[in-house]
Amino acid sequence: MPKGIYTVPKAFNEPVKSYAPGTTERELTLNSFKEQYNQTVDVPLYIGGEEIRTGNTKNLFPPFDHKHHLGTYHLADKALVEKAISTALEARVKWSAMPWEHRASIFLKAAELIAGPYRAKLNAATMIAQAKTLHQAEIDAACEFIDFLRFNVEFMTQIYAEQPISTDGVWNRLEHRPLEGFIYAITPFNFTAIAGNLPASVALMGNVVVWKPSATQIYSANVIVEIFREAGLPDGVINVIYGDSAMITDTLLASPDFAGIHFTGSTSVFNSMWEKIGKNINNYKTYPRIVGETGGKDFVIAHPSSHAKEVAVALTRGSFEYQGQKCSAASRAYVPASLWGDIKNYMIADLKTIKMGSPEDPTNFVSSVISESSFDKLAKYIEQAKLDSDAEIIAGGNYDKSVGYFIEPTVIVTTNPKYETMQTELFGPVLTIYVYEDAKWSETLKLVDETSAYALTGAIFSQCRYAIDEATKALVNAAGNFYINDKPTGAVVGQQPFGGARASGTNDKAGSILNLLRWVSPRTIKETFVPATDYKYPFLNK
Ligand SMILES: NC(=O)c1ccc[n+]([C@@H]2O[C@H](COP(=O)([O-])OP(=O)(O)OC[C@H]3O[C@@H](n4cnc5c(N)ncnc54)[C@H](O)[C@@H]3O)[C@@H](O)[C@H]2O)c1
Ligand SMILES: N[C@@H](CCC=O)C(=O)O
Repeated sequence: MPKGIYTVPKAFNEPVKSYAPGTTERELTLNSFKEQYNQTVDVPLYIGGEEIRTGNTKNLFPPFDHKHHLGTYHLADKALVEKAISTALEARVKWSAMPWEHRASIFLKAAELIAGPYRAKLNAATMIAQAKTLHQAEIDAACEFIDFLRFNVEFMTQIYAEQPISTDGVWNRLEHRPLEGFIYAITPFNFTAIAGNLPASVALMGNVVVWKPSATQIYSANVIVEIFREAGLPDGVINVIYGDSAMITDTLLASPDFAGIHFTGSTSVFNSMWEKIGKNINNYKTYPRIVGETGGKDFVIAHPSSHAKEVAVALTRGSFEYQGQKCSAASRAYVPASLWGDIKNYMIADLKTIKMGSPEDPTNFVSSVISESSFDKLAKYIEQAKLDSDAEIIAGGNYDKSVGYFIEPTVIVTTNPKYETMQTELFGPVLTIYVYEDAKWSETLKLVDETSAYALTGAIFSQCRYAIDEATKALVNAAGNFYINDKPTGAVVGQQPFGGARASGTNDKAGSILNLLRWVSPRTIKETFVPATDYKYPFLNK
């Protein structure tokens, strides 16, 4: 039994290491890359304390070198998905009753393991599985993941501290219970931090989880599992399954004990799951929490007063870091005619210096996209742009999948502000730019707001305060993360809570108190110290 009202360690953002030549972190990570690259893994399902190898396997390979064999992973059938549910529910009995400080300790320990002994391994696994460069792996798999774990603990205690007032011989209390049932965490390929945070945040709040990572992130997900186990997470709290997404989802959503979904991924997949949940609604014991952070068509708009160099650098970094595969990546831009010449020249000059290749070579700024299907889709849009009279490719436009799924950072300029690639999420290194007449600034803001169904991130560049104010108001619903004079990527946990609305998700802001509130069900307890002994109101006796 707890014997204190504990204060947790103050959360702080994990400093980003430099990885400059000669640094220890660079040497450790590149050594770990080599070591892992030259071994093979055989990734099991984790259900309870069991590592299950079904023999029904698929191969793992790095997307930048798809002929290289990294090992295999095992696929669950329906019976194993059902076993994951029953195992989670069994674990729930003890886990939901575990004092919060022990749950906090487990995830704080996981944060320290990632910050220290597992940093190089997790970063290198992320470089291998998801084709991230050293810097991109560090800001994701190490720093953002550590931040999620540390800040979640602090936010949890803020939730628990939130209590109602008590008066007149009464003590009112609010108990933040875990949800009754299990939570389905379903995670995307592009951030190791998101993959780890989605199951961890709900488990921290006392819930049990069935987690299905993306097939293209399994290699680094397996290191996350290793870390959670090393941190002392009890068996059955987070059960990990791989296999046919539709079958797994249908099986989990059909369970009467399904209590919520913690999803990050594309809008279409989220919508299909929401429909299924709706159809099953009468079967559930409790109304499930539906939390999903989804796609984006993120914008940069430059005002004529902005500095061309700053806009150009924000576009290059915002659009092409991690091959444009951040949900926050700038993929449509609106630049004034008066600045276009300079912005174009700066961008083309910078793009000429960008090197593409294996993430093992630290001089490469970009690597491959995640998969053949993504490559083929992007190549199709690029080819279409080459044919369309209202589009022109001014940089990049080449691609090659003979070794890895490499697509050059590509810039399309269009004369049609509603051109297909101004509206549709491509999720790759393709930026489309529309050049507007300077006098049409206000009309262009309206275009930005109306062109896409999404509302995730957006940025305005301007030296004019009136223009900043006008854009902030005109685009109030166009982005859940709005940047002034900065690129639209790179949100930091605890600093810029992340998430968008419209078709970009439920905007529950991952890594914030708002998100954690979705994973508890409050119970109000009123205790009366001296109960009434007479049914009559006092005046009835007068
Ligand atoms: N808003 C955010 O915070 C955020 C963050 C990261 C990624 N994203 C979005 O995620 C997408 C890219 O990630 P992705 O390619 O991994 O997304 P995805 O939707 O293809 O996959 C996400 C998860 O859903 C699973 N899945 C795929 N098809 C399914 C189906 N039919 N039924 C059930 N599950 C299915 C995948 O296996 C994976 O685990 C982009 O749209 C991006 O914008 C959003
Ligand atoms: N939070 C990240 C994006 C996560 C989605 O892919 C950013 O702000 O760049």
